[in-house]
Amino acid sequence: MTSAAEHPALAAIRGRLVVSCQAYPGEPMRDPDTMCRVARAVAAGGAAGIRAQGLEDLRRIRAALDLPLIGLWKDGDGDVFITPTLDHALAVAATGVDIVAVDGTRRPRPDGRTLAETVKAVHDRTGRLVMADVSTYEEGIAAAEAGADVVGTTLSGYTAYSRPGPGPDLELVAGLARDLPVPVIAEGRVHTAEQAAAAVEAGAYAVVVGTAITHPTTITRWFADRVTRPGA
Ligand SMILES: CC(=O)N[C@H](C=O)[C@@H](O)[C@H](O)[C@H](O)COP(=O)(O)O
Repeated sequence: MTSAAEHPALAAIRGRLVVSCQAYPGEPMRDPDTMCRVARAVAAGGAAGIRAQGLEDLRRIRAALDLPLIGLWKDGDGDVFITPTLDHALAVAATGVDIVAVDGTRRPRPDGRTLAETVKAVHDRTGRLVMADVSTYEEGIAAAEAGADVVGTTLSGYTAYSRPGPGPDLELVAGLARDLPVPVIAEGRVHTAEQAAAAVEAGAYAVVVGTAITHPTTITRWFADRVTRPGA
């Protein structure tokens, strides 16, 4: 593990739960004050860190909570939408987050920069850590080589070439945790406490859970689909 593992924001989430607090465009909870309240609510339940999206959400959450904050900015309708450019990353860093999450795949970025150039510029200009959201083992290896401080399995199942599955990609978590010199965060489709525990068992440095804790529309649909009788 590199020295980044000793960074206080990383040390504070080691072996613990980070909760992603996000609402999507057009949804009733897409509102910075609401997301800030959700973040405070999950903090009260024991979240060791928060992951959130959007500059105003990040500013509000930063002001309200002293927990490690992973920030991103989803923008654009291209393939690369998680903090897609360096300018996005710098804006996220300026909100006061501890860790800037960026697309960590090898797909072309809208500003033409490589991941390595992006990571270096964030480090040099802001001193923040960078989390690379990847979808495959090869991308995880490349992201660590590009200088990412943390690698997340966030995009597994969300690129055209990665394996979609109903649950978390624990095989990817285990492979990257075994081979990377940087912390690996299990993120994506962790829907139960058992799966979260299994991710830690697989070697995850920390586990990020979003939908299953903070997205009531999806959670409701899970229940409604099981309860509603055919033809009802
Ligand atoms: C693919 C993508 O855009 N993932 C996003 C990344 O920030 C979020 O929409 C997810 O909610 C987050 O990764 C947590 O995952 P889950 O909600 O499955 O626990």
